[in-house]
Amino acid sequence: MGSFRRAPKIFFRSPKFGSPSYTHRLSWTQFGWNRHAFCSHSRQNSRDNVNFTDLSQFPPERIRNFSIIAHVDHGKSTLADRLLELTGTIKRGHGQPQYLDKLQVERERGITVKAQTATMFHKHKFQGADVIDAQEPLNFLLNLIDTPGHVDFSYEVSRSLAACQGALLVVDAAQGVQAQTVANFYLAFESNLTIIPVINKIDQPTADPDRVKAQLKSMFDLDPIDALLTSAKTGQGLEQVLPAVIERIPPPPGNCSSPLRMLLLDSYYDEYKGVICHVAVVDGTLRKGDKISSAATGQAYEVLDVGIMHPELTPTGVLLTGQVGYVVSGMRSTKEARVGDTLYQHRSVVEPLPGFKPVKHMVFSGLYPADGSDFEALNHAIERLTCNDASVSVTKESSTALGLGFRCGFLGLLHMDVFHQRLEQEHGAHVISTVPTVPYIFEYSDGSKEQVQNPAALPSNPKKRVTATWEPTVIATIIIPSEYVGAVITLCSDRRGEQLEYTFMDSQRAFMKYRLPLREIVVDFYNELKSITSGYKSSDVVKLDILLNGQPVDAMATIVHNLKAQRVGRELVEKLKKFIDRQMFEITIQAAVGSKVIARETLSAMRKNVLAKCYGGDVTRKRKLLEKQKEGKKRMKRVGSVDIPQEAFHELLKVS
Ligand SMILES: Nc1nc2c(ncn2[C@@H]2O[C@H](COP(=O)(O)OP(=O)(O)OP(=O)(O)O)[C@@H](O)[C@H]2O)c(=O)[nH]1
Repeated sequence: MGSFRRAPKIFFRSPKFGSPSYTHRLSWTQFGWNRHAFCSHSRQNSRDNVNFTDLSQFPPERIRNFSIIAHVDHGKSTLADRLLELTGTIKRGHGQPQYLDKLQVERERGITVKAQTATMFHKHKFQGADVIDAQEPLNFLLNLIDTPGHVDFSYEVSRSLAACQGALLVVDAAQGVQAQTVANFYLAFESNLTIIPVINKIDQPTADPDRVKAQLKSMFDLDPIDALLTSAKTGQGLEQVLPAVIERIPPPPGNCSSPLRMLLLDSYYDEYKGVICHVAVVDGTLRKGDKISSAATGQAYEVLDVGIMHPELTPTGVLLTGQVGYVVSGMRSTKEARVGDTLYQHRSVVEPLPGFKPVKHMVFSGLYPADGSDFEALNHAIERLTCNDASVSVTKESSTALGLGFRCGFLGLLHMDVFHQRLEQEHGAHVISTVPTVPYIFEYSDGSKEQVQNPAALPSNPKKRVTATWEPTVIATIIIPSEYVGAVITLCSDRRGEQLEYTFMDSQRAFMKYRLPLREIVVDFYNELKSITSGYKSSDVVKLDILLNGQPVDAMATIVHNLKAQRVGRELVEKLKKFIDRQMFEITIQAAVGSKVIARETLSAMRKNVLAKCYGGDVTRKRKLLEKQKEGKKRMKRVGSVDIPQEAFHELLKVS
C-alpha cells in the first residue's frame, strides 16, 4: 500500500483566531484503517452487481442527489473518498487521496477549489413506505457532489446545491461549528435541502461530539438524534452514511414524461472534445444524437456524447429525469456554455429554469502577459479557464505601463491567487497581476455616480471632481475560542469595524458579527472566517499613485482610506526599492496622493553584472549566465526605462 502523504495544507489562519487543528495528511499505514468496516460493503456494492450503463433501472425514486458541505478542512474530501470506496466506485488504495480534488492547485494547496460530482451505485434494503419491494436490497444511483470549504469558492457550493435535494453537513468533532459551517448551512437551508449532520473526526483525542450536537441544536435547530458520528480516517460509523442519504433525502422531483429541461451546472474545456458540460436533467430524457438548444443563446447543438461521472466520464447514451451527468455537444467556448443556462430539446417550448444568482465580485485585479507579445495566448488561456470557473468576470483593458491586458473580478484574494496559479499550471501563461482593489463608488459634481474597479481610471486629483465616495463593506461572522475575544475586538476596531453582534455559543466559543470595510479584510485578513453580505458606506478614500522617475505607473495605483494613505505609501515604496534591481541610472520611487508626494526612496545607479564572479575565460559558463539573465528579463516588465520584476507586483499585494 503506497504512501498517501499529501502536501501539508497551507493555513493562513492567524493564531489569534483560535486553536487551528493543523493536520498533515496521513499515510494509510498511519491511518490504522478498519478494513472490516468496508470489505463486506465493497463486495456487496461492487460494480459487477450493477449494469451501470443501463440507467433505465433508475427512475427518480431510485436516485439521490446530495452535496457534502462543511467548513475548510472538516473532512469533506476524505469522506467523499471513503464513500467512493465503500460503493466500489474507486478501488481502495487507488493511489490518490482526495480523489475528487483533481486539479494540481488543489493537490498542492490541499484545498478543494472546484465542486466535483461522482455517480455511485449502492444496494440498500429500503425501509420507506413508497418503495414496493422492501424485502430485497434495491440498487440506488447516488450522485455525490464534493464542494470547497473556503468562502472564496462558495459560488461552487451554491451551484452544486441547485442539483441536490440534500446535503451532508460535515462538522469537525473537535473544532465544532465554524463560520463556513454557518454560511453553508444557510445556503442549503435556503435551498430547502434535507440536511444530515455528520460529526466527523470522532477519532481525535479532543473530539467532543456532545458539545457539537448541542451547537447544532442551538444554532440550526438540528435534532441531536439525527447526527451521524463518523471518522473518515478510521472508517468508524461510515456504514450509516449512505443508508441515511437514501432514507432521509427525497428523490429528485421532475417529470419523466415532460419535454427535456436540464440545468447547465459546470463546464470545462477538453482539447479533443471541446466543452464538456455537467448537467442535471430536471425533466424528460436526453439521448445521444438528440438536438438540443440553449435558452441563453438560442443556439442549437447535436448531442455527440452523454454519460455519467463514475467517477470518470462513462458514456451511457442517455440521461433520465433526476440524473446528473455530462454532455458533449460541440460547444467551443464559455460564450456558448453558460453556467446556469437551461438546455432543452430543440424546437420544444419550455419555461427556462431559474438558473443561479449573479456572482458578486469582491476583488478586481489587472492581469497582463509577462511578455507583451503573449496577449493573444493569455486571451486564449483565460477563455479556456473561465469555461471551468464561471465566477470570474473578464473585461479587456490597457495600461500605459503594462500594455494590453484584462481586468478580472474575483470572489476573494485566494480565488484570485488560485486563478493565477491555474493559468500558469494548466495553460502555461506567465502573468503579472496588479494590486487587487475592491470596487468603490465615486460621485461627481455633476451628480453622476460610477463604480470604479480600476484605480487607474480615476483622475489623479479626485477631490477636484469627486463629491462623495463609498466603499464596500461586508458583514463578517467570526467564531472564536472565548480567550481570543479581546484580541479579535482590537483587530476589528483597528480595521475600522463596527460590532453588530456578540454572543457566546457555549462556555468556550464566542460568536461575533462585524461590519468591516472590504478593503481592510481583503488583503491580509483573507482566510479569516467570514460569511458575507454586502453594502456600501460613505468613506473618505483617495487614489494613491506610484511614480518611477516621476512617471506614474498606472498598474500600481491603488485606492486607500485617506487615514492610511501615508503608511501604505511608505510601505509600498520601501517594498519596491527592495524588489527592483539597480539599473544603469538612478531611480526615484515615490508614492503620491494627487500632486502631494507622501513617500520617496531612491535607488542608486549600478549595472547588475552577472559575470562579476566569473573569472577566467570559460565561455560556455559566461554564455549560460547571460542566457539565464536574458530568461530572467522575460519575466520583467519594462515601465518607461525601468525594469520591474514580476515579484515586485506580487509583493505589492501584501501591503494593505
Ligand atoms: N483525525 C482525523 N482526520 C481526518 C478525518 N477526516 C479527514 N481528516 C483529515 O483532515 C484533513 C482535511 O481533510 P479534507 O478531507 O481535505 O477536508 P476538506 O473539508 O475536504 O477540506 P477543503 O476541501 O479544503 O475544505 C486531512 O488531513 C484529512 O486527512 C477524520 O475522520 N479523522
